[in-house]
Amino acid sequence: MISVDAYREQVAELLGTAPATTVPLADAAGLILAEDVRAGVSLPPFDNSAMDGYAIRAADVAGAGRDTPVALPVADDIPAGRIDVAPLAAGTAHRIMTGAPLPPGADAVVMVEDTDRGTETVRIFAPAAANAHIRRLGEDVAEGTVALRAGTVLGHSQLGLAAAVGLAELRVHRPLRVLVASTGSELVDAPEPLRHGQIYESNSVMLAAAIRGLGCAVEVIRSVVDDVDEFRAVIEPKLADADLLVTSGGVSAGAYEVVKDALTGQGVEFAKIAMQPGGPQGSGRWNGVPVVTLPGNPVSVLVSFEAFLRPALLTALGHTDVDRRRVRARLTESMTSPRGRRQYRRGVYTPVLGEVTGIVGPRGGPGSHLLAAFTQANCLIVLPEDVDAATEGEEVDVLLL
Ligand SMILES: Nc1nc2c(c(=O)[nH]1)N[C@H]1C(S)=C(S)[C@@H](COP(=O)(O)OP(=O)(O)OC[C@H]3O[C@@H](n4cnc5c(N)ncnc54)[C@H](O)[C@@H]3O)O[C@H]1N2
Ligand code: MOO
Repeated sequence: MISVDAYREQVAELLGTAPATTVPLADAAGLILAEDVRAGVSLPPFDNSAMDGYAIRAADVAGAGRDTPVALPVADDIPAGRIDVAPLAAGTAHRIMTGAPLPPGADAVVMVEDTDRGTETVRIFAPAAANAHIRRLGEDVAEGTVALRAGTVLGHSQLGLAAAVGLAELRVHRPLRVLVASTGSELVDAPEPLRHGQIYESNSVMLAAAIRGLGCAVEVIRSVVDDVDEFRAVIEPKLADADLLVTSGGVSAGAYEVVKDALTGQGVEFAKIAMQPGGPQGSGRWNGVPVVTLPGNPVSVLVSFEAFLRPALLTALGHTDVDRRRVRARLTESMTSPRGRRQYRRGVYTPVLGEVTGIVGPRGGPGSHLLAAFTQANCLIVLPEDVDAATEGEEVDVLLL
């Protein structure tokens, strides 16, 4: 048996890191920056007003008050966007709007609320501290410095900053194209009616949603029957356009293990991983394309996704933080675990106010067919390989989903 940690490493190495590509900002949301971004301009790019008001010299309004207004001639009017700003002469004011360039010679802005709003002459009712309501060149970002680091997840604020420093495109890790295929002759796609012995296909729906959720493009092939020739005929032609093939089902010890039968000797190795659920696994390359074959039980699929696929895909997409948040929590009921395997049980974690730990209890049993319980869980309880029981009140590791 291969350890969970060794297999996780193996799958991550198989996927590697996606190459860089250039995309317009509009297509970059959720992708990962492949290179540092240096600011081509400072932010703000020039000294400007933070308020609608009047650009003045602070010394000219030093004695201003409600009952002792200072009157200044309004020598110019500066809306935002004006590019030909004349200097401010001593003893004058320029009417100025928020975001408009500060005239040379001005060292403060008086808010319009502290004036009589005059357009020929303005009466100012309050003094101004030097630098009042002025946003200085470069106080947010200095030209030539790194505005965004490689590895940054491009959310809306990061894309806003890229736009603000004048970029139209970014170098990102190329989103991966993942081919998801589910196998099993018992599988039926809704709304076909079920006959006894058949079940509705659900793994490809889960995998597609989970993988898309990481920022990959997914193509799904649903319900491939348990026939090696059919499996090859349906999937092989699609490999050329995929960075990864993920299958479910057909990998354990029975007589009709279509994935195992089709891919053994083709570059894919099948092994048992020391975990429960998700024990039977396969991975390797088929026609040079990375392949990860998951067992068919739905909860095994979800746990395998958490244990191997999610971290490997996130790494491949360029993320540096690929782990779920791990916390310690006290068990609300006793649990058993198969010795020699790491058990991942679905659980409900509740933080306890004022404590670094919280409490956690299992939701549903260990069976890998119990999908409904997974939907009610918010965490996985991890019982390590050297443990066969954990008692109520004991602290355990919890992965928050
Ligand atoms: N003799 C042994 N039998 C089994 C072993 C073993 O070690 N020795 N391992 C068990 C474990 S653990 C698992 S997990 C499963 C894995 O089997 P397969 O990967 O071959 O999966 P299937 O047999 O095709 O399916 C298992 C189960 O899941 C259902 N299934 C499959 N695909 C889907 C789908 N797309 N949507 C919904 N449900 C699906 C399928 O009907 C089966 O009930 O093997 C154990 N057996
Ligand atoms: O290892 Mo299997 O994935 O328990 O049902």
